[in-house]
Amino acid sequence: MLVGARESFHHVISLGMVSDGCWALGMPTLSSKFVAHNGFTFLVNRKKEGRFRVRAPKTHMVENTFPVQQPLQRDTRSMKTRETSNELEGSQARKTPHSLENSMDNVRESSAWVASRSSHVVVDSAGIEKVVSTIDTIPKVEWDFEGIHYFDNGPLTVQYLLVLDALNFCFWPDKDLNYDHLASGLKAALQNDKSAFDADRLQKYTGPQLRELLKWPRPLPLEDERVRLLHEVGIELERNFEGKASNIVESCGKSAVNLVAIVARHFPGFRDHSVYKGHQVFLYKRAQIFAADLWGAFRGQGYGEFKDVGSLTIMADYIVPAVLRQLGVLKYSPTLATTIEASGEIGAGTEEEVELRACSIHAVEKMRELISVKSGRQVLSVELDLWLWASGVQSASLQHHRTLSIYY
Ligand SMILES: Nc1nc2c(c(CN[C@H]3C=C[C@H](O)[C@@H]3O)cn2[C@@H]2O[C@H](COP(=O)(O)O)[C@@H](O)[C@H]2O)c(=O)[nH]1
Repeated sequence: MLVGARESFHHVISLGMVSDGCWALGMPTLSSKFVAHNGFTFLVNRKKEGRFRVRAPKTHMVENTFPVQQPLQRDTRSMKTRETSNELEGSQARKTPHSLENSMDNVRESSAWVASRSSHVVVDSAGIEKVVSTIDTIPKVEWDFEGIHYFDNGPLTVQYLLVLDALNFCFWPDKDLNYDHLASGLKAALQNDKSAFDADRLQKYTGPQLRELLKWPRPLPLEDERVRLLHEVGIELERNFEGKASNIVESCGKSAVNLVAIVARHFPGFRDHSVYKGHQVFLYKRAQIFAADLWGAFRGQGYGEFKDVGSLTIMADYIVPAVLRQLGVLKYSPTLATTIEASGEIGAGTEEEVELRACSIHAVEKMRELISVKSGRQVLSVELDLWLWASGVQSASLQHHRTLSIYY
């Protein structure tokens, strides 16, 4: 049973009872407990007189939002209890390359771990063989093939992409809404008013104002969450990055791996983790897509130059698993297939949901390996991702899984 809470995955502020030999920091006490109040989850530890407000999206199980990494790093800073996610402030935070863990190794390893134990979703090696042998060359899809993104080759584009990817999740509950509305709506808003995404403005948007910005006539899906995440971006940009998303990128040393880790460290809303069979699984869809979008938009130059872009995995959303299934790369259990085909909802953090996402990541890593073995060509997962995603959104018959989630 897991009852841990972490404000930052580098800084454990409190941790509860953990099984399977997971290391616990500060003794888990029987007096620690989660209390739901007002849509937030509080970890209350009477013995330490700590009362930590934990931001938990209303739509997520606590375990899904505050997983525990195994093994936890002992870090003296983690002994401090803080309400906020960051230890370092201002330029100190930016200049510090930190001992950032390899966020992408975590994604690959934990996805493989899930795939080796999954029961609802299976990665089919024969299906991978077939796809790799039938597709001569993976079609190269142009980033912004839709022509919907803002681009001015400068820092404002970085600001735009961070805001875009902070909101890049869960469009399906409104059958008329999709990603294109978000990308083009934010683009038009920025063209109209260059200060629309200034850090102080981001902290103040309300739901109706966000709708108005996007010219969307009714409440957005998970609108409160979207507003909360916008505020979080504005607050943290102002506090640690002089209000500029471009400073985040400048602090990552041209490493996409570092960028993902920095974004996840500073912005809790990007911390896309889950717990599966007692094991922490890292997916980082929106943090990774921020890096991939920079790389695509700036064509690997300037703010988009990452020496390790090959470390990124695919972005585990709700389109790519469905495409992989159509291709015969993923197989679903009859129960899962029936739920998806009946448009039934799948809970965030359930085994089914984690398997869908982690098996997709693992399957594409396997495809990539096989392409390399068969043809000697090194294909990037971000390229495979864009190809799969673009073909998915153009397929009218695609049935995807439905999970209310802020992560994708
Ligand atoms: N794996 C992956 N997932 C992606 C994207 C993108 C857009 N990437 C842009 C970057 C350059 C291109 O030109 C694209 O425009 C959105 N999504 C996800 O899709 C879902 C929305 O679907 P629908 O409801 O049908 O609009 C939702 O989960 C959203 O988060 C991607 O690239 N890869």
